[in-house]
Amino acid sequence: MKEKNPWHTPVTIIITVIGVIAIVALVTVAVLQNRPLTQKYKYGIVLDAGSSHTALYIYQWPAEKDNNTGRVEQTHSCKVKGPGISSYASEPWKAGESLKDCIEDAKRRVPEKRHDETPLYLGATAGMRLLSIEDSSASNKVFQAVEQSLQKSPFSFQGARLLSGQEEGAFGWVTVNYLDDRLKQGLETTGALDLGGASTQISFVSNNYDGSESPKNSVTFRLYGNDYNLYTNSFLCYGKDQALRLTLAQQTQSGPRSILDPCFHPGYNETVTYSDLYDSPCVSDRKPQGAPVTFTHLGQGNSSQCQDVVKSIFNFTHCRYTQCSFNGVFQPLLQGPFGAFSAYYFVMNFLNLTDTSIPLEVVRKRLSIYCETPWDQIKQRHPDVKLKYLAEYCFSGTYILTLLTKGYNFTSESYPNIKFIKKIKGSDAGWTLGYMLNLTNMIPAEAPDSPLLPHSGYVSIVTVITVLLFVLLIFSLRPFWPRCSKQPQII
Ligand SMILES: O=P(O)(O)OP(=O)(O)OP(=O)(O)OC[C@H]1O[C@@H](n2cnc3c(O)ncnc32)[C@H](O)[C@@H]1O
Ligand SMILES: [Ca+2]
Repeated sequence: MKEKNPWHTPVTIIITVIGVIAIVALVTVAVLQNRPLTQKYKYGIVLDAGSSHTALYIYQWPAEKDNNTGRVEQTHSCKVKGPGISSYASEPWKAGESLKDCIEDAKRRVPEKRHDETPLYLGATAGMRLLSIEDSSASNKVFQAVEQSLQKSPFSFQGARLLSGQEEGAFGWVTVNYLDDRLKQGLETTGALDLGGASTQISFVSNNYDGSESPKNSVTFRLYGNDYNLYTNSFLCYGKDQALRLTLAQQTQSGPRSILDPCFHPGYNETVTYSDLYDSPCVSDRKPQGAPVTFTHLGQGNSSQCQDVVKSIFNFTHCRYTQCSFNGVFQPLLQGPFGAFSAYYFVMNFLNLTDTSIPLEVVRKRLSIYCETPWDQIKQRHPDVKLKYLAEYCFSGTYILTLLTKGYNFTSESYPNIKFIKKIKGSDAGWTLGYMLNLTNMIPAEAPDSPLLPHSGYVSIVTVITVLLFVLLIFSLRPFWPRCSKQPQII
């Protein structure tokens, strides 16, 4: 006799089918509902109008989450052809024109449908600071010209402005620590050292600095629920181009027809016009009277004398605070690791000296061997390097070591705390990212509430529960399971 299979009752079949459909639906909904949306990005553009050149940076971040740290990244940069905007003081419209190629480039890089919602900022630094000191009407005209040009772009132009030295230093610090993911995690922060063409910035958090001594050097932030009391200072005229002017001014005070410069290679020989050298507010008040039109700039290649000349542009005589760096500027005790970027990196990278585990004495020795190398040999060795840069690496390297050790008081022990860097996780180190994060309110003061579970955790838990429910369902139908009855034996 054929035994009836209990699974084949209409009730069990219906329950099983409904159960399976429900489980499939549950898993599908859980997966689909929580699937990350296909990445859509928002964009922001910042133009860094530096003293030596202008650069455009494009940043992007996932459209659905604006304020999660570490999510904003640089996708592209464009170097504007020609000099910095402050060099167009006598023909301001050219400053506006000069930006057009990079704006065209940005139009191709940012998806067209995002153009009108993409903020575009221009921040100018020390070159324009100097021009505004020298000729404020010319600096206003340059700003007007760049504004007119940028207003014509399809992006949402938010204005062109002069950053204060304090902002420049503080935003550089924000960039470095944001990219290193140190802010959200409340980790010890990294100091920022920026060496530009016309100014240089130092910014760091020090336990023995609460901002009360020299308040003008203090910037306070509340970021992701943590309070930071940042020390920052910008030295106008101590970027590497203006510092070179300071040393040349030092050597030409008597109005000579030639100078033998220890910071340039033996055999180096260039004619310099006095009026060009002294055409900067950093040195203009020291122009020697009755000097000839030009002088011959000859190289000597003497490292220890070069150190002395460079040292002489720093003033260590007065300090009305508990401690100073130089020129009577307060500086608390150095603390923590430091990231040194811009010209710090360009120069030390060229000189193969970015490895700060090399003892400072060895670094000095290598630099002095380099400085003593004849100019002809240097040119032969580096046929592809821009001559202006090539001629100046000996001076620049000496200036960097002097600024760090004599100026900021780094020692042989603390020198290894410095890292010479260009980029962090693909984004350039510099003030621009910090500036944009601040203006778009992308770093919240308080720590954002994070979801209890990440997406993958959520999907895994739903899947596990579903499988358990399924097993439970199967077991609850146990009374209907086929019995293991013995087959009737056929004898
Ligand atoms: O911050 P400010 O002072 O406004 O100046 P900047 O923004 O124009 O200054 P940069 O950091 O772009 O450059 C600093 C200096 O380094 C120079 N520089 C740029 N690239 C270089 C390279 O590859 N080698 C040597 N020097 C370089 C440049 O001409 C400047 O004198
Ligand atoms: Ca700069």
